[in-house]
Amino acid sequence: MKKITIAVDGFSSCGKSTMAKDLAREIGYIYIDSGAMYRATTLFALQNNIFDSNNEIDTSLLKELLPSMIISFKLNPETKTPETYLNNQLVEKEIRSMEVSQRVSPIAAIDFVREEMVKQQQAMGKNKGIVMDGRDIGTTVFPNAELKIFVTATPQVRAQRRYDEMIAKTGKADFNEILKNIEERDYIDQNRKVSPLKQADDALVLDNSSLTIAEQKEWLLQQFARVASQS
Ligand SMILES: Nc1ncnc2c1ncn2[C@@H]1O[C@H](COP(=O)(O)OP(=O)(O)OP(=O)(O)O)[C@@H](O)[C@H]1O
Ligand SMILES: Nc1ccn([C@@H]2O[C@H](COP(=O)(O)O)[C@@H](O)[C@H]2O)c(=O)n1
Repeated sequence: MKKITIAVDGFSSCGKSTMAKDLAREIGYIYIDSGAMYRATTLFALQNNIFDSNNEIDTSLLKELLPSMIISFKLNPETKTPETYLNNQLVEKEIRSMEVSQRVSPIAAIDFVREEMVKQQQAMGKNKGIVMDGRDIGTTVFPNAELKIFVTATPQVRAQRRYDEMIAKTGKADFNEILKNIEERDYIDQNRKVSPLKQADDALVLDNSSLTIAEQKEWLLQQFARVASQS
């Protein structure tokens, strides 16, 4: 069967990477979490004092330093999932912190940052056989993807899922802080000038507010089987 390109876009914390990762593992495709690249860029900006005390971004300094930033993914042999490296350091945990989550969307709104990320993402997908999740994959990165999914769920459901995850991982989380962060990121992502988050005209919409992880996985596998058999 010919390999295809699969774009999974949607709102923050709605389960995009869970679905995309599960599908890629099942069908033997590469999985790329494009959000991890914007998160790693934000961590790089924090490490290089690019935010001032008011969280204003020194864009000239970021532009100057960007060529020294290398983001890569390596497969964890135990979990069989890709992990994010920033300049050869494993940063998977650091990029998921609240400190990064609260600063990532303004970084992702910068034109030269997006230009560089999109270039790298397109290179990763040039041979197809890839599932990539993010905000602009079906609209900008792979506008010709054979299968495009746009995932959504209510903000309360999304915040509850993230809250449950953080409680399970660290034993502490603040539901209201998580909900506020999700709503703020959605707003910035939908209203930025460059490649705003929006549904591609040819995307299939999935509201997974009341679906289980197993149900959404099954739905996505069915969509893949249908599209791949026609390609
Ligand atoms: N259908 C579902 N029902 C319950 N929990 C879910 C479902 N789908 C995903 N989750 C859980 O919700 C949380 C967020 O999922 P995930 O990280 O996949 O979202 P995302 O859209 O990729 O988020 P982000 O935008 O931050 O990258 C995770 O804890 C995941 O296990
Ligand atoms: N294609 C993308 C992916 C992500 N972003 C921005 O990064 C933030 C973090 O992404 P997560 O998927 O880990 O939530 C997200 O809020 C966006 O601001 C993007 O712009 N484009």
